[in-house]
Amino acid sequence: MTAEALLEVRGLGIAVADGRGAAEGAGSPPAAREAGSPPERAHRPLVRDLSFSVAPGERVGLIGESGSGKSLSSLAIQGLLPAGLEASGSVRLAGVETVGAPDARLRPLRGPVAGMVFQEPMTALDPLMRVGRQVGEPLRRHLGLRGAELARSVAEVLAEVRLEDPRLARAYPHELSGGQRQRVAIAVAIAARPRLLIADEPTTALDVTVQSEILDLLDRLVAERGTGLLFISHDLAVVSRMTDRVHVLRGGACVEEGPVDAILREPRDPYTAQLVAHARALDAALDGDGPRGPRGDGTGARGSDGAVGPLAEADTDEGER
Ligand SMILES: Nc1ncnc2c1ncn2[C@@H]1O[C@H](COP(=O)(O)OP(=O)(O)OP(=O)(O)O)[C@@H](O)[C@H]1O
Repeated sequence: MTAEALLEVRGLGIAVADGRGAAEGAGSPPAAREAGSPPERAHRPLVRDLSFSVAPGERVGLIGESGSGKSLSSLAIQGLLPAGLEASGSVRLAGVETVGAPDARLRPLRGPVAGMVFQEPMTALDPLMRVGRQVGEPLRRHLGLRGAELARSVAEVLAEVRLEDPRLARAYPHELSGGQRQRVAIAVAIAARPRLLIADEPTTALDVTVQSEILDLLDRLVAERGTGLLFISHDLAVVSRMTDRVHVLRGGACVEEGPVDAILREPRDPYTAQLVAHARALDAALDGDGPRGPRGDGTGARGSDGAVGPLAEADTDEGER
């Protein structure tokens, strides 16, 4: 796309590297792989010819059913594919080609250029490290902060994710609620002020009230900071609440893409039409009498005019435990 794209993905392919079993994945013991899938399955491409871009401050969604290649695509962008998988095509992150790049070239990008929030916060957090130290790590490594300045910045970042209680910085992840843990993971992801935030199903593991709070938080953070957002979900209503453009993935390929409003109004691909119909049915079931959802403001978090109301908006005053 344009020269100023923060993220430019062109013809991204992901496949199992030669000689490896697809179904077992990189973590399987060699014996399991040898006894595993037939060779034709081993060479099955997992993602094919995926192209999209994210401009600074833009919000782009990847949506698709389980196994459609969303997570692998988000990992490939940062050169984080599991061993045994190979990317092809081109991914330029802030102008740096990440496909085939050595880790030493990619490491400086993770934090200041791209921050990542995963579905399960424990994936990102170290269970043996206090919260404050984990949030401080990117500040120390990428921004060079130390001592009192570092402590102050940790408190500021925690406050940005609405974890103001100073005791939280001294807590270990297992002492927090699921929602608090996801807030910490978001704090770690945004600490080095990335220009792009990649959120992979960031609310799927949370109960519906906490989901809504986390979406509001992400929405506010990227709006305030002008951060680009790549938001990944199987849930069209959530993606439509958070993004401007969507790419619909199925079986590792993009079947449709466009502005979220247009896709909701007039899906062209039968699979997208199915997703939209499903989201509408759920929305109607959850929100029988209002046109847009229980918030009653018709906006979701962003004041968009999309046709499908957000599903996860059961706002309550209840805080997280
Ligand atoms: N390490 C691996 N080795 C081989 N195949 C893999 C590996 N990781 C994922 N796959 C396969 O690649 C495909 C895409 O997986 P991916 O995790 O990207 O899907 P997804 O759309 O993110 O699904 P979900 O919403 O369930 O997370 C799936 O068929 C999956 O089984």
